[in-house]
Formats: sequence, structure tokens, C-alpha cells
Amino acid sequence: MNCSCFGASTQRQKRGVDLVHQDTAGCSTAKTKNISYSELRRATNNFHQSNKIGRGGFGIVYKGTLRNGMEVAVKTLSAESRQGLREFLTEIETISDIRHPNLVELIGYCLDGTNRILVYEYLENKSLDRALFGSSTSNVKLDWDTRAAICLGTGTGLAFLHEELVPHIVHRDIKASNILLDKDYKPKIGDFGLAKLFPDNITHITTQIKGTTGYLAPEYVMGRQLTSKADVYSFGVLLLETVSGRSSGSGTWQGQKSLLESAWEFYEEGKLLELVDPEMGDFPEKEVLKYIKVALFCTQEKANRRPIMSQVLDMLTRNIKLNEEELTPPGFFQDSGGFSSTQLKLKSSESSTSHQMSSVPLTITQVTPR
Ligand SMILES: Nc1ncnc2c1ncn2[C@@H]1O[C@H](COP(=O)(O)OP(=O)(O)OP(=O)(O)O)[C@@H](O)[C@H]1O
Repeated sequence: MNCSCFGASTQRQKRGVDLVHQDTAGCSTAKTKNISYSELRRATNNFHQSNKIGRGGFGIVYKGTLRNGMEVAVKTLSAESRQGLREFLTEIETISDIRHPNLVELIGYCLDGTNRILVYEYLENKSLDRALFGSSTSNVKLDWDTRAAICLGTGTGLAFLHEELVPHIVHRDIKASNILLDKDYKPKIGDFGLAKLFPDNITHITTQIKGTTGYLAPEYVMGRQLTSKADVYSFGVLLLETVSGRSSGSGTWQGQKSLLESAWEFYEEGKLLELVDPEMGDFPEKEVLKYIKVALFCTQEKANRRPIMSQVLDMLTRNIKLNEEELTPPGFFQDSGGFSSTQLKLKSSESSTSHQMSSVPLTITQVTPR
């Protein structure tokens, strides 16, 4: 597969390997525009409250207009966030030289004294979580065609990261709030602060668990084994959220069940359409059913049973019958109170084990040659 919109330079290849084996502090920012703090202060009307468009784990996000008239999202790193600094550098290193229609463009950055700021292209319709689960006033009631296009665009961006880029990139934090929507609701994947670069001879790395409850693949949570299949799992959860209009993060649906758990139960009972967002309006049943089933293929407990992203796209777009005899139950865990130091219970139809999750420094402890 080739993508003409990105030149995967050998320099990038080399820098990627360096990043994985060194600390992020060694990153190079040669290709990214350095924007002065005074320019960003001017662009955001002195970081005025009325320019504020959101707040994430990293800090506050403002809307701004650069001198050349370009509208941007200005993401400020809060001073107390040490973890944020690592993610700040990772983000610059990972996506500074990547351009793809389904990835948010990093326009520039600012490193000035204690100020650390990332500057992105501004996406008019903000994030998918707002569109899907926002308050009734902000909820735009996305129709099926728009939802399907959002899934396909996001899947295309992920396939590009996993299968076309060298080194490959595993995003590690695919979730609705990291999918941004342009004025036509075209999706772009953002927030590469947790991303990992995978040089060619490495199939998985063992790393500290990062990401968002509700989207985390079981082998990653339980065994800290990170491969691109962890993103495939998160993408499956995202598909379910997009079809159902329900957040996996809200934890419960139908009593104590997660969205994925409910989806599997509906599947087994042959009433999958009960999952569909009642706000969606008319929809093509066969196609929607296929999307839900593909989501179940993506969230199977065993990572090696999940398709790779280009196969996921084929399953979604081509008129092929899914081989449901091959489909195995999903793996998921329940988070019983706070994520970082919790008791996680692996739940599947085959196993039920308790594990204490430990927090260890970010290191590669194992590499497996292909
Ligand atoms: N490029 C952008 N264009 C428009 N709005 C944006 C952009 N980037 C972020 N936002 C808005 O700002 C909000 C906060 O974004 P941010 O990426 O900091 O956090 P998050 O993804 O919501 O949470 P976390 O940092 O915990 O993952 C988003 O939910 C979105 O609504």
C-alpha cells in the first residue's frame, strides 16, 4: 500500500529508532515550526477565557488565529504536569513530519521558559465525543452516513500509522475525544502524546500501561504487551460507541454491563440492532449490523485473532460475508475504582482472574525479532 501524501524519509526512520531506544528528551524538532510565545499570546487574545475550547489531561486548549490568518488550536501544557512534558516531546517527535488527511496536523510548538505549547490545525467540529455524547444542546445527531464516514476515515488514518509508516506507529490512545472533526465532519486522529514507534524488527514492546479505561486491550492491561492490535481493539470500541451513541467510559449500561459486554450479549441473543443509537434516524440495517460485528472481531480477547487495520477496512467496505464461525468472545476488564493503582478483573467467557496492576517506568523489556 502506498500513500503519496507522506514522504517517509530515511531521516524519520532513523529518528524513530532513536526515540524508542532513548529517552524522549533527545527528540529533534527540526521539521516543526517554532512559534514564539508572544505570537501565541497575541493569537489567543492573551489566552482569553472566551478563546478556551476544551481541557484535557495535558492542559487547556484555546482557539487562536495566527498572523497569516490560519485558525489553530493552541494546547498549553500545565506547569505541574511532569508526565505531560514527556508526552509533549513524544507528540512533537512522532507527528511533526507526518501529513495525512486523517491525522491532525501539528503546525508548530512553543518551548519558551516554562511555557510548553502545541499548535494544531483547528477542527471546527471539535471532538467526536462531543458530537456523540455531548449535552442535548451540543449533540448534533449524526446520521448514519456521517457516522460510517467517521469510522472509515479513522480506520484509514490508523491503517496508515500501522501499515504504511516506517517505523510503524501505535497510537495507544484511540478514543472518541481524540478523534477531531473538520467542518464536513471528516475525522482526524489527534493526540499522539502516548504514541510508540515500532522499528521494523520489533513486533511488540512491553511498556507501562497508558491509555483510557474502556478502550484498553486486555493483553495490554494484563501483560503490558503492546502491539498495533491494542489500537485495533480501541478502534472496535470506538465503532461500538459510534453506532450506539454511548460512551464506553461511562462504564455501565443495562445495570453493571459495559458497552462491549452488552454488545456481545446482544450478539449472542441475536438482537444486535438494540445497540443502535435511537437518535440516529433511518439507517441501513445490514450495513450497521456489519459494523457492529466488525467491532466484535476487533475486540476479541486474543490479539492474534483480531484483524489488522487494512483488513478491518476491507471488512467494513467490501461486500464480503464475515466468517462469524471464526468470531470469539471479547476480552475486557472492569476497573473497580481509579485506574492507576487498581485491581483489574479480566473478564471473558473463558477466564476470570484477578491481577494487581503495577506501575513501572517506561522501558522496553522485551523485543521479539520477526
Ligand atoms: N485541533 C483541535 N481543534 C478543535 N478542538 C480541539 C482540537 N484539539 C483539541 N480540541 C478540543 O479540546 C478538547 C481537549 O483536548 P485534549 O486533546 O487536550 O484532551 P482530551 O483528548 O479531551 O483528553 P486527554 O488529554 O485526557 O486525552 C477536545 O476534547 C476538543 O474538544
